[in-house]
Amino acid sequence: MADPRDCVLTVNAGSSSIKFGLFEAGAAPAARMTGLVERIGDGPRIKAEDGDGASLVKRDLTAAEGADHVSALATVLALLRERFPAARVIGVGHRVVHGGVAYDRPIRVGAAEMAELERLSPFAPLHQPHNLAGVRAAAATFPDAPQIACFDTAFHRAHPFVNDAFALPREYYDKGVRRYGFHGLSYDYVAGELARVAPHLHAGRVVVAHLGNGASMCGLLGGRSVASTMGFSALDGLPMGTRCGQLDPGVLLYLMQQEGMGADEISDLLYRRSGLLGLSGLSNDMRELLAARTDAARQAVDYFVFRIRRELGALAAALGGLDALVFCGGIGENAHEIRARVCDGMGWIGLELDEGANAENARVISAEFSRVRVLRIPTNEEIVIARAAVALIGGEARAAAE
Ligand SMILES: Nc1ncnc2c1ncn2[C@@H]1O[C@H](COP(=O)(O)OP(=O)(O)O)[C@@H](O)[C@H]1O
Ligand SMILES: CC(=O)OP(=O)(O)O
Ligand SMILES: [Mg+2]
Repeated sequence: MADPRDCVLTVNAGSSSIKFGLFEAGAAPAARMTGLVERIGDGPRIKAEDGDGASLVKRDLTAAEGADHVSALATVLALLRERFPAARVIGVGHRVVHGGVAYDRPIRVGAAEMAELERLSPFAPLHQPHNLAGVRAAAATFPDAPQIACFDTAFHRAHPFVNDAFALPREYYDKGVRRYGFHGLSYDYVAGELARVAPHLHAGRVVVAHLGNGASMCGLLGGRSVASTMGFSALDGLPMGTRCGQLDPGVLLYLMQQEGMGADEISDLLYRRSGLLGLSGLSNDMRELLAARTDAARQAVDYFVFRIRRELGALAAALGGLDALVFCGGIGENAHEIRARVCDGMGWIGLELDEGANAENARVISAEFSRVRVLRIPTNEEIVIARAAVALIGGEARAAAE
């Protein structure tokens, strides 16, 4: 029987933010707190809610409290001690975007694993170093707790060769130049929810659209990833807040040869200045774009919707048909106008939206007579991390007792 004071902390560290969660480490981990430290190093702020969604804290931090990832985590620890004085952090679970070829499940991170994950940083330069900074900061803050890495890539590792390879000489595949796919923790959660609420759909052909600031789509057969719009990097596929999405590699050659751009400049262009922001010249925030009246903002949204529709057709073809479409992520969960536009005129694939249910953000938003079911399932990467951490710690404890 687990001690009710035992908790796991989840950490999802980005370049300037840390999303965190505190979960009871029981058989079905329950959230006691979820929150976010944002603008680390530049006007830091913290907000957190309890398990019922009631606000626990929402305030600006001092420069010292949010100077870097270590001080931000120390601030989280102070909040935790203040609000949950009896809680004992028995493990820290991390979202780590890249697990490479080898890691197809969560692992406990020791020195050897850390070195291996650092070796993968060049594959995900705008995510992996921050994720690992989170692991280091948590190890310094909670020296007695195991650090557990949960990978965005792991969910896709079993996908078939044709979705794993690029048509480059074989040596690059062997070096790890592959289509990894990301957002796996989110897809794992959605697949689990589908199995719970609609097992017949989980068993079938499903496309999940994770539409957040980062965005991708995944084709699932029987709950397993078969194909994803993201590939080698978190740049491919759909256009995102500031990332370009699918791009003809000839454009890269042009930028280098004709515009004289170097790798850092191109990286900045593709990761930070493109996507919705680049096309609109206004914002990476979908809310602002939907409210804006400029032609460029409209075109940015048109492009986003067009690419989702195109990928929906492509993924349905890869799956041999479609039984369900699921929307998640900040845009997928909240922007009914985007969902309506994605589904508009999709009768040819057997998909008809219920406009009223869609406008109300219902769970099932397809019309009764629609052959393809359309669902809105709010994602929860944190609970996937918490469950994995609890399972791994429990497994280690059982193995030690034997
Ligand atoms: N009510 C809403 N209507 C339209 N877009 C929304 C709404 N709420 C959030 N969004 C959009 O969701 C995106 C952020 O998604 P989110 O999944 O929170 O991002 P992250 O990848 O940073 O976790 C932003 O583009 C934001 O504008
Ligand atoms: C992998 C990825 O794109 O993550 P995020 O959506 O958090 O940027
Ligand atoms: Mg995200």
